Amino acid sequence: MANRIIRIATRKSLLALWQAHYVKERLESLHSDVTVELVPMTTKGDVLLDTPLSKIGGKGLFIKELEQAMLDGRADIAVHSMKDVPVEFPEGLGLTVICEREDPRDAFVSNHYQTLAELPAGAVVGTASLRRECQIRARYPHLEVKTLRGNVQTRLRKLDDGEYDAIILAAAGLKRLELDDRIAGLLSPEDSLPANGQGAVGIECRLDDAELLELLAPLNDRDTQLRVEAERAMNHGLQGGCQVPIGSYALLEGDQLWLRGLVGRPDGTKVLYDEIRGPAEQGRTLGAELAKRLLAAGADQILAEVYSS
Ligand SMILES: NCc1[nH]cc(CCC(=O)O)c1CC(=O)O
Repeated sequence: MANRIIRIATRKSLLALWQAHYVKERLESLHSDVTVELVPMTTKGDVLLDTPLSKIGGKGLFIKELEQAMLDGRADIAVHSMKDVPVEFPEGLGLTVICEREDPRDAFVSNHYQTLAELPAGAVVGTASLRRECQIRARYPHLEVKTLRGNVQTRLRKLDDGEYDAIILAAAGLKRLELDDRIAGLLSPEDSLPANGQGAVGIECRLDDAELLELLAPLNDRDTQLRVEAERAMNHGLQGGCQVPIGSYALLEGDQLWLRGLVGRPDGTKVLYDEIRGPAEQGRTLGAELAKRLLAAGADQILAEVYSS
């Protein structure tokens, strides 16, 4: 095919632009006849920066405009952090590629302390994620958790301004922006079970563009895809949006998949955890089964509490 142009709809945050450039470079180095252009856009989520995410309807806010651009033919693909992508897509669009995963862990960032355990009573920890908040409160009830929003740079600035003693960010975002030196320590999955898809980048496009699907296919990383599919299936089974603390994290052990899941109350007074192992190819079934078990163990009650308040 001759000189195909692929346009990437992207948000303008440094992290979103990094991810779009990453896909651009990979596509252009794989296909000498492809030129990739970036179409930077502002989304509702970027504008409503002061409202807690959990109050303004969550994840879709950051991608709706990008999806509209693809549906209108103003762009061909959108590159997303998998953990920010809703489970369902508008008619005609789909997520066909998941690239190799970066470090999926949460990172502890502080100018004065090395670990969460070291923080004194009353110390203020910043995070925008109910999942992180729940796990911190459950383990360290003497700490204060305060909402922290904004892109990665904004969050680091708020830490440096002294509003927080420490903040928790995804290691992947910091590494991609070459801010590794800000990471005081990494939280193990036992300390902070990651969000589904954390650290992985996915590509959404129009499903009727067969030529494009073929060009994108080599960017897919099979292992990451199996893991993230299982993690997303668990979230889907729980029907939880970002108003509920949910963690899900899968690892491959040979041809087996090990999926861990967590659901809790935001205040950390209840945390349910379970895990499941099975054939790696059956991630969706395993995710659905783990969700069912968590619901039966009391996650149904937690979801009911969150959605009735
Ligand atoms: N919700 C924000 C978000 N979405 C993706 C990342 C970066 C890491 C990733 O790709 O998972 C971040 C920042 C963070 O949580 O600290």
